[in-house]
Amino acid sequence: NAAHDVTAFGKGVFGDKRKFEAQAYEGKFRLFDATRGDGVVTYDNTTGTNVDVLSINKMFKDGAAVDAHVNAEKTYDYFKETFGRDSVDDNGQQLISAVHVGENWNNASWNGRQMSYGDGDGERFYPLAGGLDVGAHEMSHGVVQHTAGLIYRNESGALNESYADIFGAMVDRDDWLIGEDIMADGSIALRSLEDPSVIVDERTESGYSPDHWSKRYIGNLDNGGVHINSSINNKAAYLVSEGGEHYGIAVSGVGREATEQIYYRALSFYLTRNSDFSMMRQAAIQAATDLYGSNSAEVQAVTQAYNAVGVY
Ligand SMILES: Cc1cccc(C(=O)O)c1OC(=O)C1CC1
Ligand SMILES: [Zn+2]
Repeated sequence: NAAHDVTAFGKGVFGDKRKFEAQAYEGKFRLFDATRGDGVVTYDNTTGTNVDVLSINKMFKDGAAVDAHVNAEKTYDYFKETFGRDSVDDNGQQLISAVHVGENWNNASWNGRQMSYGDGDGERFYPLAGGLDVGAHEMSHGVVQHTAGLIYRNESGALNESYADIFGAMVDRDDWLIGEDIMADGSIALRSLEDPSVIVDERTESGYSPDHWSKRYIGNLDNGGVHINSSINNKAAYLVSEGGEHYGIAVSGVGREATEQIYYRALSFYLTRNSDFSMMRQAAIQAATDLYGSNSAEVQAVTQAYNAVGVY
């Protein structure tokens, strides 16, 4: 008997009820959502199967798998509804997620083909699939790969990371924090777009996340600081959306809707593999000009935001 689509249920990592699309298949249920693109599929890396052997009557028991699946569905929907983009490649590419990767792995990743989530060690992270912004961050690496293809090193790599954080914050839309749901060590988040300097990234000797180009990390850690200097562009994007005063420069924000359109257009039309922060500034100004006109509040916000973080 062929598989058929069902709406299924389950509890996430933190016990919250989730609803999602799955399939009934040979008397069992599998995490395959055939309603989005060429499919959204989530599997348990320890068993290699997307069949939740414990699932009975469409109830799934694996919290990390449930959350990873829902994260992918929500992020697919975000790119489709906000930009008309059909998955990471704009051609319906299947969204594959693996959970329970590694042993208490304190990581999540996009490896060019799929998302992978560790369970965390319970000291630094809880299971990373539990964060919607985590899944959105990982899938956004796939979108970056299929658009500008920003090389994952130094400034282009920091932009790659920043785009993953910006879209992560736009999908998980109730704040400007990244990873706030999965921190086990008491910190408020892994990164903050609103005020990067409140989060210390232990990967750096600098001991803080820079919020101005003059404070950028220069060194070999973290592929030349891709998770560190991303905060400079993150702060700029936050200022474009929410506004504020930063190092004495005032920015009038234009809101999340205009901001996401400006950054998506800059990424998909203007940025390329080696783009640096200065080219990011120019690409965002050009995208805002295309969308809203050269004398628009949006162009003004972008210009002032990059002035405020010292990128010219
Ligand atoms: C936790 C982690 C470690 C190393 C790389 C990444 C990475 O995906 O760049 C990573 O995941 C994140 O940053 C997501 C947003 C929380
Ligand atoms: Zn990343």
